[in-house]
Amino acid sequence: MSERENKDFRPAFGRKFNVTLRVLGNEENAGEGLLFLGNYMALDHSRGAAVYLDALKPHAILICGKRGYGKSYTMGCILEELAFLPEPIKGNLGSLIIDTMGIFWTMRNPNISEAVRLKNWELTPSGLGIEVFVPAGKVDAYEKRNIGVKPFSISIRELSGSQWCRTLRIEEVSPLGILLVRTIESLREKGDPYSFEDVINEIFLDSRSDSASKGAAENYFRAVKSWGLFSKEGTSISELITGGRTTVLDVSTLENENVCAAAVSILAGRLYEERLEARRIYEKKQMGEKLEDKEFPLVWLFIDEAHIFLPAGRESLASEVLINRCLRQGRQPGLSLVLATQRPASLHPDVVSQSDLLICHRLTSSDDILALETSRPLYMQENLRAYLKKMGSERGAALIVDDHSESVHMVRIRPRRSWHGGGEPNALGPCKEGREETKTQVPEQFT
Ligand SMILES: Nc1ncnc2c1ncn2[C@@H]1O[C@H](COP(=O)(O)OP(=O)(O)OP(=O)(O)O)[C@@H](O)[C@H]1O
Repeated sequence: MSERENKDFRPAFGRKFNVTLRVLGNEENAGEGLLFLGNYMALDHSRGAAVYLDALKPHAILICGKRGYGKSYTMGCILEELAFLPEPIKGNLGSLIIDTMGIFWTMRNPNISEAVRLKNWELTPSGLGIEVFVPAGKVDAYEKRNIGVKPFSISIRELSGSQWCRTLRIEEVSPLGILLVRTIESLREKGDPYSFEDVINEIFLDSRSDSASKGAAENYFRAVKSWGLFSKEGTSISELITGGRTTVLDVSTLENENVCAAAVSILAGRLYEERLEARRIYEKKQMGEKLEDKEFPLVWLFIDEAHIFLPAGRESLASEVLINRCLRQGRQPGLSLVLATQRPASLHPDVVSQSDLLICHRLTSSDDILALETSRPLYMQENLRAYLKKMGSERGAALIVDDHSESVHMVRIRPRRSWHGGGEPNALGPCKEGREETKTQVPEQFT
């Protein structure tokens, strides 16, 4: 954490300028590329100085907390701050959120429901110019609801025979599994893209399988086609990620968790490879080579409900890529990962130990607290339970453990500038201005 005079930056609150600038995540940050997270929260819950997160370097951030205490809200704040960064820093960064709940498209709209609170924080409601992608087969359903979206698909050839078996929960050594692996591997060997029709034709050309297996394989691939997620060519990664842009990939229509995990695995793997290549180009340019190649931006990949993709005690289709490439090696190519979960106990333990920043909202389950405490850094002077008790039950309050400065901070996350789509619906009907404020249970004197 770097501490400098805060004169030139956003006031912490109530126009106090004479406090120090706090940047979590990068000791050397001299005051550029700052994401405004909120304010320090003192033990009496009064407001302290502004807290910033560094956006110049890649980070692995874990956001956790029990249901309804601010995980997706905080994710949204970080996405907003990345989108509001000044050029040229913003142009070098591309954000992508894997939206499992279908709640982030609302960020296009300004958060007028919390306008009063925002004013108290000297902020204004503001929507973001986001792009929302949905599985290609579901575009019409969104358009009917007047939600502007773009089609997204993955090329069928991205998945190996064995990955198809795992996605479809088929035993690889069963007659059906053997047929699938043989079919897909034979198509992949040819090297060209192939369609669903090509897969089905290839299945029926197989001379070593019985007709029942062939019929079952055909049915499976017809079902896959109906998900609308796979196509012959697939969406190019540069269409999805561009410097200076926030992209939402809404996968909430995919009912099968394995399919979501397969999609995340392919995307994360491609992002990692693109960044490795961009890093090579960057190094060559640094060494004086004149290259025309456009650099792929530094990526911030956000994943909500991370326990689906990185479960504890078993491997999902995305575990290997997310842990070994993004979490362990993502720093070098410039791939940041922001993961959120309700259940740290259900999350792969490497996520806690490999994250350089932990943002912990209210947690009450012993299992979850224990899961975090097991990887508790030695510099925490008290146990996590004691810190969480001090933090209390305020929504949006968070404990931030920063591995860079080896410090722990109690923070009140700032209100959202863009519309938050993840709150609970209210039986009284759609939100009117002011209701959100009462729901957050923030004592009046601190709003
Ligand atoms: N920083 C904050 N300031 C004010 N209110 C907040 C803040 N964070 C969260 N809230 C309130 O809490 C509600 C729930 O937050 P959020 O939707 O982020 O929950 P969540 O932890 O993601 O829950 P779930 O696990 O069910 O998805 C929000 O709708 C908002 O009203």
